[in-house]
Amino acid sequence: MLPAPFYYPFRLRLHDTDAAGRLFFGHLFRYVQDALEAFMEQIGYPLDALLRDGEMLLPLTHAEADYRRPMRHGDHIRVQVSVVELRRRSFALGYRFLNAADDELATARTVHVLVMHDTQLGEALPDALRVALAQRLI
Ligand SMILES: CC(C)(COP(=O)(O)OP(=O)(O)OC[C@H]1O[C@@H](n2cnc3c(N)ncnc32)[C@H](O)[C@@H]1OP(=O)(O)O)[C@@H](O)C(=O)NCCC(=O)NCCSC(=O)c1cc(O)c2ccccc2c1O
Repeated sequence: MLPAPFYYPFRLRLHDTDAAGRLFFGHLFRYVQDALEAFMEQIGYPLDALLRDGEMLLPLTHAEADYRRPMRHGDHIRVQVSVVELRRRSFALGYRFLNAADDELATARTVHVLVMHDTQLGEALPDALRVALAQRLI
């Protein structure tokens, strides 16, 4: 059975809004990173441990976003995170920013490549990580 969709809930902070009272476009990626960290922890790969252990890194090679409805200070938002592409050395995550009525406010996509810390060279994703990601592939 497939796991339930993963959601990262947050409340929009004042310091992430612009002069018009909307989420400033660049700050969407703060929440993307927060959702990514929560997602990786959920699938058994907490980024703090990855970085501390220092064996493999998952740098972003691509990030994009679409802004469909404004988000404002105090809004309760949920970010649905899923794996949208799984390749030999890389994977892509998709993010859907939803309000309480399930309206899609924004979407984002990030691509991550596995790089070994020592050599700074890319390698195939380890089997265990691939399996964990595959369970969240849509
Ligand atoms: C990461 C690189 C060293 C990779 O360069 P390399 O030449 O080894 O790899 P390729 O270019 O051949 O690509 C490998 C693989 O990835 C796919 N790919 C690459 N770029 C893209 C792209 N833009 N879009 C889509 N796909 C891409 C490519 O098709 C290949 O696919 P496979 O089929 O083989 O799987 C090098 O690119 C590099 O150093 N780039 C700079 C990275 C960087 O500085 N990023 C910004 C900051 S990193 C960051 O923010 C960050 C966030 C985190 O959440 C982390 C979490 C944990 C650890 C580190 C994190 C982190 O640093």
